[in-house]
Amino acid sequence: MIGILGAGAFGTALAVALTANGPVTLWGRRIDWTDENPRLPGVTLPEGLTVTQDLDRALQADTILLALPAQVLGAFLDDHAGRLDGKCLVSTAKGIDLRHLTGPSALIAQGCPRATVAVLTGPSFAADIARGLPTALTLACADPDAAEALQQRLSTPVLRLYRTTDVIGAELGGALKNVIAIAAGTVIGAGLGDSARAALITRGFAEMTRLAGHLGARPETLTGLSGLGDLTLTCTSGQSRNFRYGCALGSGKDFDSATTVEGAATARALDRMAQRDGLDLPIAAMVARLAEGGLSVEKAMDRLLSRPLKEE
Ligand SMILES: NC(=O)C1=CN([C@@H]2O[C@H](COP(=O)(O)OP(=O)(O)OC[C@H]3O[C@@H](n4cnc5c(N)ncnc54)[C@H](O)[C@@H]3O)[C@@H](O)[C@H]2O)C=CC1
Ligand SMILES: O=C(CO)COP(=O)(O)O
Repeated sequence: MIGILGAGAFGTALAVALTANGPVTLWGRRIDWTDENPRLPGVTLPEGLTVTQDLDRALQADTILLALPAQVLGAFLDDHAGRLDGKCLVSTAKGIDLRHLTGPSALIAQGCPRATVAVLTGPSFAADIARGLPTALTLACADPDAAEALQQRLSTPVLRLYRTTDVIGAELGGALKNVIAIAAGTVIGAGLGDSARAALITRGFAEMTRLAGHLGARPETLTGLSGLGDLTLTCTSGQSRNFRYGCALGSGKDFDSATTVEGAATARALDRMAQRDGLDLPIAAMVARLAEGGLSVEKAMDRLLSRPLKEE
């Protein structure tokens, strides 16, 4: 059995897809729906999928997917790490924890030192996975044997997993692309055009690669599904919440604050990390200021455009 913790859009979508391989138990802290999760409208839950508020029931599984937002994961582990330790724990969170300035894998390893830690990430909208559309993801685990076993266990004919042992690189790609997607959305929302967005994505990718290299990631991981693949998807699709949030910032429109937008907190975490380590991350700094409301879009763009001309 597979247990999935977090009955939001992504946890539910993975539960629907993985039921094709065997029984799945999906845990949510508040399940106030029956046939259809409002975060994933139009998706019928298959037989073989158990949805529960009983955490013990989901923890009967030896493989647990943690489908919680990055800023929620730390507090969840504070409360439940003891019950998770020793299991195979796969995080799907795409963000950097603001409290510890680390990605989900380090948070889990710290709370659950005997667990096998893995990361599932890459270009994939929950709605696409739930509808059974073809999707390719990265499964990262430092233990190559565990990576291979998980790859087999979590792949389906339409959900193809590629494996890597570069956990840091894979999780950084997923976290950082959300920040760049907010910036790309801001550019589009402000009416600056597709050429400006392409420039932003390219310079954003350079920023991602610089930071990931500094933190020990392999360069080829950043050009894979979890990096460039997810960056491309998120910066170009109106399905992305990060991109839509950026569009709202750029156009001055309201945005529903209950929507999960991982890139906003992650930009602040990156800004702190840049100050700590003396790094130059201008796009993350700009997104952090924009999200805090401390900078107008005009000023943000002026700042980016007035940076010194240099070699690419
Ligand atoms: N939605 C998508 O298309 C994709 C999402 N992801 C990632 O998956 C992670 C989860 O995202 P979504 O499921 O989309 O978010 P969501 O906003 O749909 O769901 C988040 C869930 O977390 C639950 N939650 C919040 N605080 C909690 C707490 N303290 N304890 C227990 N549960 C709590 C909420 O009740 C909600 O069910 C994020 O890091 C996201 O970046 C990754 C790939 C695709
Ligand atoms: O990570 C995602 C696609 O790979 C989902 O992106 P959003 O969180 O921006 O909706």
